[in-house]
This record gives sequence, structure tokens and C-alpha cells, in this order.
Amino acid sequence: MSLTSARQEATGLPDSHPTTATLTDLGIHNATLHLQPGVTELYEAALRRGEGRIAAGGPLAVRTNKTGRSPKDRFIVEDDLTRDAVWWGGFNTPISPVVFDRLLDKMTAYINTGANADGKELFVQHLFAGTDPAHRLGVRFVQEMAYHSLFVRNMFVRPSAEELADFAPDWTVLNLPGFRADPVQDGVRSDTFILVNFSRKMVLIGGTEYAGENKKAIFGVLNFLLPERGVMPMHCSANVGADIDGKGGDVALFFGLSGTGKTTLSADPTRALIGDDEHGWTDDGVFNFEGGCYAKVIGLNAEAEPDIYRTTHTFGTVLENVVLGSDGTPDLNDGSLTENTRSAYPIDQIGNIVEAGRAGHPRNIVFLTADAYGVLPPISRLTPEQTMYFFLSGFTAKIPGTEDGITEPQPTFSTCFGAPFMPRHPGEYARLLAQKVQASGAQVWLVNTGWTGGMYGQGKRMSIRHTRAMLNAALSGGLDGVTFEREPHFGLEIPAQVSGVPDGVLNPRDAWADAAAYDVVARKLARMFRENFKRFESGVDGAVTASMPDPDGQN
Ligand SMILES: Nc1ncnc2c1ncn2[C@@H]1O[C@H](COP(=O)(O)OP(=O)(O)O)[C@@H](O)[C@H]1O
Ligand SMILES: C=C(OP(=O)(O)O)C(=O)O
Ligand SMILES: [Mn+2]
Repeated sequence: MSLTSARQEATGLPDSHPTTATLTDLGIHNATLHLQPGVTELYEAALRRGEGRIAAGGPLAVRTNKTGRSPKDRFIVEDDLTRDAVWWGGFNTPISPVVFDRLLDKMTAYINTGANADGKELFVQHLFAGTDPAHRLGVRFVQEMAYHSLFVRNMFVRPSAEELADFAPDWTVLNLPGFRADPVQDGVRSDTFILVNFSRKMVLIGGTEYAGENKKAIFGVLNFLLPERGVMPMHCSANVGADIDGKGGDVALFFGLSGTGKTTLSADPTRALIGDDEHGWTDDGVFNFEGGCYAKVIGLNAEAEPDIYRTTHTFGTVLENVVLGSDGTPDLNDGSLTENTRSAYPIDQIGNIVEAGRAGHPRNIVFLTADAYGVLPPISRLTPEQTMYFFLSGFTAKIPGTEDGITEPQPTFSTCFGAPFMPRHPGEYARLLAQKVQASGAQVWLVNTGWTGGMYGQGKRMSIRHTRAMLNAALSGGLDGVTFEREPHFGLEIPAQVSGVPDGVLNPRDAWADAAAYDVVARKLARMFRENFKRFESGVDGAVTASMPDPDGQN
């Protein structure tokens, strides 16, 4: 039974989208179609269409008009399916079905009246979102840009020949970056839009070339659909240790907002990678939503991260907004187009992977935060109440923008570590997580990959080597017999020693030259946490509220 067929029966909508070689169901009747194009066909098309260049070593290098996501331009159609089920507000903005239908009509007209006699070229890929056959979505991507077609082919789960033969897409994504909306006429916010329609099972994207929209839009769909089936959707990476006791190896999840280290830390040669960004947690264990990775490559160091580095010199990779030298060599230190330079590659480009993209229940769960205030400990152990508190808070603090002269870190509270992709009330995800953590007995850790020894400007970023040493210790049970001390502002339990990590690093107060200055900033951060949490207080257990940070340091 496909994911939403019970609903489809209820609504009388078709059970799946057509698989035929036409797009007439979308109203598209005048277009040149490339059906399930392979890598070389897409390279040829991308080069012919002037979308990019071939970089040294073979990647397809492209530049995009938008260099990051446009979360404020994402809308969800408000109708009977979503009205009471979506947590409106924040990033979940309602739009009427009329606006959706009108934009779809305009998009099809844009294709049908295309410049050449055959209409516009379109690339169609049938792919799965989800490695678990019981919970995956069949998605038909209909795209204007050849490199987007290569991107989704790299990033999602490629069906086998047999699966392709009777592929029945549940959802359709129509992505036309060349089509720009008129905000006044079309009822959207700008010329860019991402519209999600659960009744029609369609996503419309226009105005933006940033390829990441393709994947995050589908995550938003799964994040809405899966909780109803008791499956917890998670913005996290996942890997598994060697199977030393015949129990399949210890699974670890790494939750975190963008830039906190999900992709970097999950690609650990000593552990098999399951996925780098989004997973589901079922009664059987965890499964990857994807079949590829999307790594940030700014300043990437070949020695520190050899696996990801190799992907930036490999045929089949899409390099997004990476600057190339005149001989085609990628300059990974050049952030002149954006700091958000990316490599998108099929997961099998990484050496040590879990081929099936599925594994058992996690033994450890890590909440990553890149705290530019330098306040949170580099590693601490969370109680079940703190787990809920930090999950609902979804904290990270980014470094200030380079251009606007701001020197203070920029706090971000993005609930469930992924507010822009979470259509439901955070409490629903939190409850599911709490149940699964309790049933599995997983231990939860908070890991600060951000600043140490002072806030941004004075301290420095935690070294990847130290973060990895702390993670290895935690995941291998190396912290089981260690004593922990309780830090007074957040009530976090900090291990007294971790092998491979100098002592002065573990307690953030000791790492600062000026302990009194630390206390001032810690109090300030504690207050920001409490202010943000006010919106959740009425909905959570008293014990969770009681685990809140205390600006007076009485925790
Ligand atoms: N201690 C650290 N742990 C993890 N990443 C770090 C650390 N120090 C610096 N970094 C850098 O921070 C970035 C983390 O980004 P990434 O792994 O892509 O995050 P995410 O996948 O969560 O968006 C990378 O550029 C990485 O090189
Ligand atoms: C793809 C993205 O995810 P992340 O930065 O978490 O890897 C993104 O934020 O656009
Ligand atoms: Mn990532």
C-alpha cells in the first residue's frame, strides 16, 4: 500500500501519478522530454544548454542565481488535509488551492509556448525518497535544468530496472527556475516560490536554481506524512560502528541545523555511513531518505576529510557555486560566490557505507550545535528531560555576517533542529522522539562543534579532531565509567576526562581566559533559551520545564 492511499481513497484522488512518457496529466503537451536520463546524457545536455562546465577530475560545476534555500518563499496549500494538521506560522505559510492551480497553469503555459518549435526541454526522473520499501515515496521529478536532474539522481534513491518497469510515482515535483512568479498577480511573496500541495501530491518550484530545494521540499512532505504512521522523521545524519558483537554494530544519529557538522562528522572512515541529512525511525530501526549526500565544501581540507574531498574531483558529482581556476581546478577556499559551496554526489562515492541505507535502532543520539558564543560544553550527557528541552529549542549560533559589521554571534532557535521542513506541531515530533528514545534506551549527547575559549572573535572553532575524539569515546562506551561534573547554567553533565582531548577543553568555563566573562555570556545565552522556550512551556511536561537553563547558575 502506498504511503497515503488510505487518504486517497477518502479524497477520491488518483492513487499515483501517471508513469507514461507524457506529461499531459500536468497539462504539458508541447515539450521535448528526456525520460530517466543517465549521467552522460545529463552532462551533455547541461553543457549544450550552457548550465555549467566540467571541472578537473570530472564533476559538473554550476553556478546558481540563489545560493541557498528560500524558506520564506515556501507555502503549503491549506485545505481539508492540512487545515488542522499543519502547525501554521513560522515557516509554514498557508496558500489557497486557487493560487496553486493558477501558478500551475502559468507554468504549463510557460512550457507549452516555449521558444523552440518543440516547446521547452524537460528532464524527468523517477526516484524514491526513502530506502525503506514500506515507507518510501515514489517521486517524479519534472525539471527544466539538466543539472537539477543530475542532482536529484545523485541525491535520491535510484530504482532498480525492475522497480523502474512498474514505477508508480506518488508525488510530482515540477521545478522550473526560469519561470518567475509575479508577486502581485500570483499571490506569492517574490518571484521565487516553493508550493506544496498534499491533496494533489505536487510540489511546484520556480525562480530559484539552488538545487537543495528539490530535496528539502520532499523532506517536508515525508515529515508531514510519516508521523501518522508512527515513524519519526529526523533532520539528522546517521552511521554505524563495526559489528563487534554480532548485533549489527552501534547506530548513531547526529541531529543539527545547517553547518553544525552532520555531513562532516557522519563521514567517518571507521564507521559506515547510512546518510548525511534526513532519516526515518520505524519500529525496526532507521532508514535514510536519500541515496546521496550534499556536502558543504568551503575550506575543505583534503587530509582532514579525504572522503568528501575526493568527491570534489570525481565524475558524476555536481559542484554548486565552487569557483574553478582557468584550468578547471576547483578552488575550495574561494567563497566569492557564496560560503555555501556544495558537492552533491551519490553515497557510494564514500568509502565506508551501509549499502541498503537502513540499520537497527540507535544506541547513541547526538545533538550537534555550533555555538558561536562558546558557552555550551564540547560534549555533555543529556537527561530525558534535557533531551526534550534541547530538541524543542533547536539551538545553534552562527557567526556574524561578514558584510554588515555585526560582531555578535547570531542565535538561531529552529525547533526540532529543522523548523523550515517540519509542517506539524513540534510537540508531535518531540513525543515520537521521546517514545523511541525510551523504547530503544539510546543515550543522548549534546556536542558543541562551535566556539571554545571565548565567543566568536576571541575564541576559536573547536577542532574537528577533538570533536571526533569526543564522539568516538561516547559512541564506543568509553565514557561509561568516567565521572561527570554538572555545569551550573544549563545543568549539563560534562565528562571529567576524554582520551585524546586535553583537560582544559572539556569544561567551557576553564577554556575561557576570563571565567567571569564566561559567566556573563552564559547567563545571556540561558536567558535567550528561556525566552525562546516560552512558546512551548504550556505544552510540555513540568519536568521538561524544570530542566530549563538558569541564568543565576543554580542548576
Ligand atoms: N569541530 C567541528 N565539527 C564539525 N564540523 C566542523 C568543526 N569545525 C569546523 N567544521 C566545519 O563546519 C562545517 C560543518 O558543515 P556540515 O558538516 O556540512 O554541516 P551540516 O551537514 O550539519 O549542515 C564544515 O565546513 C566543517 O569543515
Ligand atoms: C541542504 C541543506 O542542508 P544542510 O546544510 O543541513 O546540509 C540546506 O540547508 O540547504
Ligand atoms: Mn549536511
